Formats: sequence, structure tokens, C-alpha cells
Amino acid sequence: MVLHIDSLVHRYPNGMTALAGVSLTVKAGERVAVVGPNGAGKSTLARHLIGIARPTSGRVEVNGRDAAGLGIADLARSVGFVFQNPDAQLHAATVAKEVGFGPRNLGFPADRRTALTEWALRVTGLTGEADSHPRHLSFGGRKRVALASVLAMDTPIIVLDEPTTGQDHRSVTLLEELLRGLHSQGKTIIAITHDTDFCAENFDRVVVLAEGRVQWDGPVEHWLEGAVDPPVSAFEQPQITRLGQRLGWPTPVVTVDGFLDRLTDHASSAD
Ligand SMILES: Nc1ncnc2c1ncn2[C@@H]1O[C@H](COP(=O)(O)OP(=O)(O)OP(=O)(O)O)[C@@H](O)[C@H]1O
Repeated sequence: MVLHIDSLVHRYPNGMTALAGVSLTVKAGERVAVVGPNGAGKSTLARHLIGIARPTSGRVEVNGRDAAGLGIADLARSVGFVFQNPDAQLHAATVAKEVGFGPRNLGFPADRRTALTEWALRVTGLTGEADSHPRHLSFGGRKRVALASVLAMDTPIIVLDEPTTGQDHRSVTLLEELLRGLHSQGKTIIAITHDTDFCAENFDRVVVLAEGRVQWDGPVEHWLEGAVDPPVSAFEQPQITRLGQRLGWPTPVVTVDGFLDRLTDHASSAD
């Protein structure tokens, strides 16, 4: 287990209870999408994972250690967080310096730092932009810089807040490939997202937060197939599911692979 959250309550100074007793365990290597309506408490929960929020009550454990007892710098070795708004985390004069900042700050030796920085630039498609000023890139480009700067820290847990927002199709495809690679390396991936297509293709488990509580927690297919209260129709169905419905298929498909399997079944039953 890499994350264990027990009865977490977060109350802001204005009295707003953003988390009203969240309990959640995430195992190493899991891919978890956290979904829920605006104001459900998703970002507040993420802030606890990187130690920039402290529990009003309850406990957050990262790798068996109480997050409240670890400093932000210590937690940064375990949990990388990609903010929804990249401008919240970019401050260096070049893309390469931005991406190299994290591994330098963590005290990695020079050869590891260089290798991680070059790898993070490459897998995010930014090698050609290494000398550019991050602020001169598009919003999608700045999001990739923010992602690369987290990847370069080589944390076992990566948390992404709305990673597909403002990204074009090519960037989302690149991100999906990258997430598959990180998953095969055994990293734990948690994303806050409103994007059902992205959930369907890249995550195994969905946690639905509502009004500061875990309302549902289970396999992504069950969530997408509607075994959820409220049903997934509260979110947009994946495009592939809508296409299956247009074709009149009686049971839903939720992934591209599922769709292709169903097509093959149809073709062989027509033979
Ligand atoms: N700094 C703050 N002070 C007071 N209340 C806050 C603060 N930040 C968030 N809240 C409130 O806490 C609740 C949970 O907010 P949070 O941003 O965690 O939700 P969310 O699920 O991430 O929402 P969204 O999808 O809109 O980003 C909301 O009612 C929000 O208005």
C-alpha cells in the first residue's frame, strides 16, 4: 500500500467543510481516477497528498508514514503533483532549467539529474523547446512542461489534476502513451479528471467524491456501465460508448479495445 487515508476531514478557516471523512487506500502500481462534481473536494484531497494542506482530523499516510509528520520536501520524494494550471508551478527562464529544477532540488547526482531531465523532455515532446522560455509556449505546451518537471523527480506516485484540460488530441495521445509507460514501470498514478474517455482508456479504478465523501469506489468498467449512484450519465459517456449506442448494441462498450472485440464478435457471428 502506498497511500492510506483514514477519516480525513478538512475544514477551511471560513468554516467550509471540503472533506467530511474520506477513507481510501491505494496500492502500489494502481491507476486511480478521482471524479466528482465541482466543489466535491477533489483538489483539497490532492493538496493533502503533497502536504500543502493539513488534516482538521484524520490521517494521511504515504508509504506508511504520516504525511503530517513529513515536510513538503520529504513528501516531494514520494508524490509528484501536476497542477491543473501549469502557471502555478513554472518559474524558471528556460524549459530545461524548469525540468531540471526538481531533480537538482532533491539532491540527485549530476548524471542522474541529466538523464532524468533529458528523458522527461523527450517523453513529453519538449526536447526541441529545451531553451525556450516556458511562458512563450502555448497553454498545452506549458502543461507539458509542468508534467515533465514532475516526471524528472522520478517519484513513485504521480498525481495529476485535470491533465487533459486544454490539451489537443496529439498531446492527449502522447500523455496516454506516457501514462502506459509509467504504469509498466510500476508507478502509482492518480488523476483528478472530468474526462470520461480519458478514464475509460487509462485507469483501472474510479473513486467518486461528492460533498467531501467517497460516494463510490470500484472498477472503471462498473462505473462506466452505470453501476453507480448517481449513474455515469451525470458525466459525459465515453465517445466509444455513444457510438455503440448509435449502432444499437444492447450492452455498453466502454473502451476502444472493447469496441473492437465487439466488432469482431459481430463479424464472426455474421459469417
Ligand atoms: N481556500 C479555500 N477556502 C474556503 N473554501 C474553499 C477553499 N478552497 C476550496 N474551498 C471550498 O471547498 C470545497 C471543495 O473544493 P475543491 O476545490 O477541493 O473541490 P473540487 O472537487 O476540486 O472542485 P473543482 O472540480 O471545481 O475543482 C468547495 O466548496 C470550495 O468552494
